[in-house]
Amino acid sequence: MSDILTLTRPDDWHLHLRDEAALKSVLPYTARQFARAIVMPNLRPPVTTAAQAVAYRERILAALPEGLSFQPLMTMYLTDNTSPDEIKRARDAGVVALKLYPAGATTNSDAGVTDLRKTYKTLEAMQREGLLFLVHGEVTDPEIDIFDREAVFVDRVMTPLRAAMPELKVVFEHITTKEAAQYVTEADRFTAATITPQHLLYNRNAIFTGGLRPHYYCLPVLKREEHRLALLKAAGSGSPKFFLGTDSAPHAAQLKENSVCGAGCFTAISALELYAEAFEAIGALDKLDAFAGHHGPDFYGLPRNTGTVTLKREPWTLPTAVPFGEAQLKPLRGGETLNWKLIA
Ligand SMILES: NC(=O)N[C@@H](CC(=O)O)C(=O)O
Ligand SMILES: [Zn+2]
Ligand SMILES: [Zn+2]
Repeated sequence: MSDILTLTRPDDWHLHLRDEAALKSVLPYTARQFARAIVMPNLRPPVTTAAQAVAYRERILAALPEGLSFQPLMTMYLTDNTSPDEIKRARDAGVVALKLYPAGATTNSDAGVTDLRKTYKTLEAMQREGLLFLVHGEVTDPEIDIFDREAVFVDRVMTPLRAAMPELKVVFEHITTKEAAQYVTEADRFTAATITPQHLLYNRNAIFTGGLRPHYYCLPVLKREEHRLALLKAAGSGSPKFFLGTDSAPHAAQLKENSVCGAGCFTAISALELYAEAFEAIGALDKLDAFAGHHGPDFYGLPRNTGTVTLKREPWTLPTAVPFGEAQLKPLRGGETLNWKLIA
């Protein structure tokens, strides 16, 4: 068993960077691990126009510490009113994708889409202009049990969407169930999925171990063990349809440890280490390089990065908290020991 793991410099295909002081606090962690990241647009207010995406990209680059190189790949938040003309402006501005937040599904999704059929003209424009469609794949119907919302989304939304827009590149973001993994495995080459480290490492028991653990609460919520095993199998299969997307989603500790806890796990500080642990557990460390560094750019039609990063088998303890603007941020697994360490 090797103690050194050298990977193609990877990218994070699903990331929340927030804005202002919070952005300044979290960006260096990602820039240390990843060359590029798909930056989610769920700010308050959301990034809904090409002009806002360009302005946000400039704020991100201005927040980047000297000596770190990092390229933010910008997305826009799809609303019922996003026009086909805005898609042309987005393409010209270098925006790579639009994001579907079903209204009310997750953090800052109030302005999200109420009925996907209202956006079909815009989705057609995206298909024409070569922009990708990234979906938070959960229905918001309150009748549907929270643990079933992703599986129901596959039938109610994904299947009709794929039939209506067959050549639109769709990324099923942060998949959490065997149903989603199976759907993507069987889909054609226009469909792919990201998988987070927490959904590879934990099942829903983690939220309730010895008490309620808010730092393990994210959306879509952790599922049963059989789903975790299906995700591990998909990630470790070598299939080019599955790639790395941390969904690192920082929330101030006082808002996580609150009567109403915001959804999101902060993993940017140890993302590659967590993925290495998950892949090693199923004997698939040899598949991590392509999952983290090849499948994402290939699907997006972007060049793979040159250069490498190195992980070493060396125990280290994650800090329990790090600064987050004026507040504090508690990483997933804070205070615990990890066996892999990013050294260069
Ligand atoms: N994943 C999460 O639990 N939260 C994300 C939103 C999202 O990706 O759904 C956030 O912005 O905090
Ligand atoms: Zn989401
Ligand atoms: Zn997310």
